[in-house]
Amino acid sequence: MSVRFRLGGRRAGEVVRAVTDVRLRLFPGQVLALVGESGCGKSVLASCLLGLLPDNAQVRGEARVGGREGEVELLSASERVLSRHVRGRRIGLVPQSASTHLTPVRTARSQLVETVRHLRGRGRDGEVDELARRVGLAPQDLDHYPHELSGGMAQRVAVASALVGDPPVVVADEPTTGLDRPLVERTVDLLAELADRDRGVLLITHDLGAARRVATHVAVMYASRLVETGPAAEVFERPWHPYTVGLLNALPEAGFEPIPGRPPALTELDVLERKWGCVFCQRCPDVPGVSPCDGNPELVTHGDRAVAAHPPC
Ligand SMILES: Nc1ncnc2c1ncn2[C@@H]1O[C@H](COP(=O)(O)OP(=O)(O)OP(=O)(O)O)[C@@H](O)[C@H]1O
Ligand code: NI
Repeated sequence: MSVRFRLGGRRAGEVVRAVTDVRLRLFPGQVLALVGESGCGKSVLASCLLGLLPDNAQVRGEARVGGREGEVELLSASERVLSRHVRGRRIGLVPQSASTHLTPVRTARSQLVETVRHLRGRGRDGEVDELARRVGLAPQDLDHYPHELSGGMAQRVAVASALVGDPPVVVADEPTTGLDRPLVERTVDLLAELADRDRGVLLITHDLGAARRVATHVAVMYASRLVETGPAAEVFERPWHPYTVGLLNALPEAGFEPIPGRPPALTELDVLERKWGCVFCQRCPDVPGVSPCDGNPELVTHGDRAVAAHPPC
């Protein structure tokens, strides 16, 4: 799929290329970690799947979600289909900055109870308390209003809310922001448990440590495109793309070595691609064991892995 935004006001005429030719597959039992620097298009991709993009978005491509009741093509689905059959039922979303998605004037409990009612009719007694415990909240935490919850607590309410309908796919957009390490681990372990029960999890995260802990597969995104995908163990062990190498070197245990420079503006990608092919080129370090850039921004498949611009050695 591809997503572009038309800008307005003083920037009228400019186009943001937020997602370009992204091709992904997520199977039951997988935790697919989507990683990449801030602003590369991860959340836009997630919102696009659920039909939650604003009006200035132009979407191209297709996204199919399977299930017992047949397949739904998400990008052409009507709002009615998305709200009745997709959101919460086929795909549970843990939105980024979860606290802004809660209604300020109602307690977390009443919002969860309503989600249960909406998705499943009456629900069982004590079900909401059970959900709270699963995500590491005390049942009485649910009796607070959103402004009384910390960011991390609101985040966990959002995770609980995404679990209500027991959807076959869960998209979790930065579900661990604002949590300390034990809660990060608890949250991602909960996502891994869903995968163990044959759900598919798309985990969007900056936290490569968390991704490493639970991901079965990884997709690395740079400037709106995927640059590398494959089984997590292999990609983390022997990355092929210098950007993946850079992200891994920026981990604390690898010495906090950040990638020099900044990603290009998403309004200029077409110009840069025409000029260079690969838009990572200007930041590309010489990495031993990584092939030189061939300038082709498209992913090329090699077995169950794929890489752009830098074919495996
Ligand atoms: N409605 C919009 N109009 C114009 N540009 C937008 C719109 N929504 C998002 N963008 C742009 O799309 C790009 C991708 O944003 P996105 O939120 O997907 O990044 P991200 O990878 O999720 O970053 P982060 O890790 O910080 O959450 C950004 O450059 C953002 O400014
Ligand atoms: Ni985001």
